[in-house]
Amino acid sequence: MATATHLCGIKTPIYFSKSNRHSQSLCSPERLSFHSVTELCGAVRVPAQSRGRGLKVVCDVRKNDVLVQTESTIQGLEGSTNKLSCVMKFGGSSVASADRMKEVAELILSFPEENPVIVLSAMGKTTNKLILAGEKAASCVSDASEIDELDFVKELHHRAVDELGLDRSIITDHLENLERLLNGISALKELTPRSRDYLVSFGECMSTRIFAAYLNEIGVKARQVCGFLIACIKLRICEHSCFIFHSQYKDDFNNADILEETYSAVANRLYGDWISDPAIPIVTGFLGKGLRTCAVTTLGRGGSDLTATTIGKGLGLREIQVWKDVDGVLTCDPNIYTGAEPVPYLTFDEAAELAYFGAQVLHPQSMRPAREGDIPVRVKNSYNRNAPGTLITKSRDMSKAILTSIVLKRNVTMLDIVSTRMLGQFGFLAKVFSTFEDLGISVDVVATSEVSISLTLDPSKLWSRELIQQELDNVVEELEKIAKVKLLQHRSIISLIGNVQRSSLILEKVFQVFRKNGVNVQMISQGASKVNISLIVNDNESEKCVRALHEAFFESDLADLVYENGRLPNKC
Ligand SMILES: Nc1ncnc2c1ncn2[C@@H]1O[C@H](COP(=O)(O)OP(=O)(O)O)[C@@H](O)[C@H]1O
Ligand SMILES: N[C@@H](CC(=O)OP(=O)(O)O)C(=O)O
Repeated sequence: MATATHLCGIKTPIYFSKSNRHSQSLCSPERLSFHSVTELCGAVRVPAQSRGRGLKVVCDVRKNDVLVQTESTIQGLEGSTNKLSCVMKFGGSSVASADRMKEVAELILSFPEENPVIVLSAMGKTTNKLILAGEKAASCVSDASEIDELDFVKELHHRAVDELGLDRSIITDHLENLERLLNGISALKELTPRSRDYLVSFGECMSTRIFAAYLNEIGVKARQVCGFLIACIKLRICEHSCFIFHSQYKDDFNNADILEETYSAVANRLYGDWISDPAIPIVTGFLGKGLRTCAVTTLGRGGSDLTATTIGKGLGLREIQVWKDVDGVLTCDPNIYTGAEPVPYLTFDEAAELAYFGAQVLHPQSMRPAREGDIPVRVKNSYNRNAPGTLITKSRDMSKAILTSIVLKRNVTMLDIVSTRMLGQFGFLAKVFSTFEDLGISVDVVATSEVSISLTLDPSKLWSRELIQQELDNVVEELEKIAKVKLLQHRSIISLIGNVQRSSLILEKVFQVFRKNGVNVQMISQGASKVNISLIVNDNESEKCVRALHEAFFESDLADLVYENGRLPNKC
């Protein structure tokens, strides 16, 4: 019998139906019999209701994995007018309480023409509390019942369930398993990245269950969907309602990436469920399944944005909406300057740069699927739904654009590396960068001269991993074999997101502002990105700089030039 392994190398889906009995070639789309496919792929599991219908098989060449779609699913994907239309992601602040959940339900229902996929984060600050609970369990308590954060999480979820008029039993198993897990961590006195991911997954599992139950309670048919498989089995959630967000090849816990095959898995599951039994899917954000370990992984803090854009691309939806607690992407972090204003339009490149360089409002990787699928992303405020928000698209008219937003990334480490000329310049740069590659540390901003290089190190590979002193010592020790190295800590990157074509105007203003405030720029990088100029200053000067820059660019005579005016149409 041939197994799925023999299907490796197939680039296109194979089609097969009950009537066509045998496969001829496996190199192009083929019509095969159901019998042939079960013969070909011993492991393939075909949903009972699909037997006798046309099926589409997608082979995952790396994993010996086979996905099956019914032909009606495919027709649903391609033709139905009643198909899933957009994805709406609601962050923790949008679903922080029962009242918030009621408002979100009302908001969703205010778009009766949409058939949305809903992605939810954990309620409020649940993820932070779970991480703290895990750290306490691993360090200082002998029993989970002593952990205040566990009480907080229980109380928050019980209160929400009670106030929504639901039965507490919908989360009883989860809370019991959570306590058991914390006791396990406490017994081992160890919180590994893997167990940390499993621990935080309880947040999204519970918020989605509660919200789906509430929608059903008010007569809106909804289905909770887990973004991972293994934890669903552990949590005894019906396997039928699960699909897989595969994480990176390496199973990077706390920091997973989306594998290509995720998109078809998402489409397969969500459309399959929708066609066989239409109900609003309520999907756990943030969670994935490790490819090698099959364990629960997370997509990095704020990863529900990435879940939403992945679903958007997987299903080829019309629009991706991310609902937050601010009126869109703002001209700077409102926690630094309360006068920050919404930015009406952004390109994917601008949004990606802004997110990567520290704007908490979007997950750093979240623009990738949207850009690849060319699906507009709208950032909206669930507390102020009439605000137009920010529309992020592939391109926009940049002719009048100067500066769009100012972003701050604090606590950055900078290295000044001067060659001791033991290596020629080619060898020198190569050696410097291979050192970082070997140590798994990514570099953010770079400036070079003939014999020296200044660069900043990303404090976390994405967001989660702090660069610890020992890692920094290793970097310096390695580089000192070929160079003199100066390690400068407590620096900040101020990123000016906008139209780099107008750099002379931008930089003229920036240096005026800095001179007036007595701030010296320690490093500058411009040109590599067409939408970002990065400046390095001391941490303790950085917030003052952002405020002064904001005033100069967005609140002075220049503001008329900077604002590309033209507001968004007030439509969701
Ligand atoms: N440039 C920015 N624009 C908008 N919000 C920002 C910006 N920089 C930082 N923020 C912060 O990001 C928060 C929204 O992101 P996040 O907390 O991840 O939302 P959610 O949890 O709702 O998905 C805002 O409350 C705001 O404090
Ligand atoms: N709950 C996760 C994932 C997430 O996306 O959250 P939010 O949408 O609230 O930023 C976190 O706190 O990181």
